[in-house]
Amino acid sequence: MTINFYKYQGTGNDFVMVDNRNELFPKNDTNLINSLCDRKFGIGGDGLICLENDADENIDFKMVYFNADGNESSMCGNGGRCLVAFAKFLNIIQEHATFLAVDGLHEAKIKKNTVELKMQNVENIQVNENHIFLDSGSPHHVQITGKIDDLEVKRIGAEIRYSDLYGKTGSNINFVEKIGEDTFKVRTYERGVEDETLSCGTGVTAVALAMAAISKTSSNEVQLKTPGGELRVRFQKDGQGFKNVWLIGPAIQVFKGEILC
Ligand SMILES: N[C@H](CCC[C@H](N)C(=O)O)C(=O)O
Repeated sequence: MTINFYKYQGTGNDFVMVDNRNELFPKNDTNLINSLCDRKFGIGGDGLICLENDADENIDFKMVYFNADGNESSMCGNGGRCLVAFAKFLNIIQEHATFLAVDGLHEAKIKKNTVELKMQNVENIQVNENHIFLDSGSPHHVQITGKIDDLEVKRIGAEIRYSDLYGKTGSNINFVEKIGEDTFKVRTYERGVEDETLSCGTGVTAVALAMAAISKTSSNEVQLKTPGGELRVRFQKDGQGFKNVWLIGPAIQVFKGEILC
């Protein structure tokens, strides 16, 4: 079988994109998806995303997201932004999109070379002694650290992700260092990739909201500097939670190809 694909990256979080409107892609083949994401034996990627049609004519397309381990997973913010850019490339949309993902409907806007993605509202933020936990479309542990550049993210992240704290479901693990009034450095260990990724969209969204929740910033738009580049998150406080949450950053097509499998 030959699979045609496009490779996209959003601040270094990279994805194999498949136009699956014909629904021929074997989505249940976990081993195949894992091998397509393999950086030595396959295309390479932090995840694989299928673009599909939705029966509702008010929905431009549907997003089906798989982590690199081949399992379908929760929402991917950077992947959602890349999918919007892919949909524009395919002439499915122009500068505005409404699409359905695993966590519900999302609105997106394309502005020059950035994609602004509206994330779901976040109501429940658990502030603990040494960390904050919230779900910004995917589950995220947020922990403040010093000297973030020296951190062994993969080792320490895996310890927390597989600890009793998160049981079988696990969580993504984010480390954050404040470097300005509305600027933070973020490094993320991603569940389902089981490694540090160069950025994580739902991760920086969770970090931005967590920092606002514990008054580490008074701004309603924060800059997140990740190893893969800079992302912005805009939000509005809404009681104990947040609404009008937007994830903003680049989404780039890197190459296209076909792979025999
Ligand atoms: N690995 C995450 C999903 C992808 C999140 C990340 N790539 C993003 O940009 O939000 C999880 O299983 O919870």
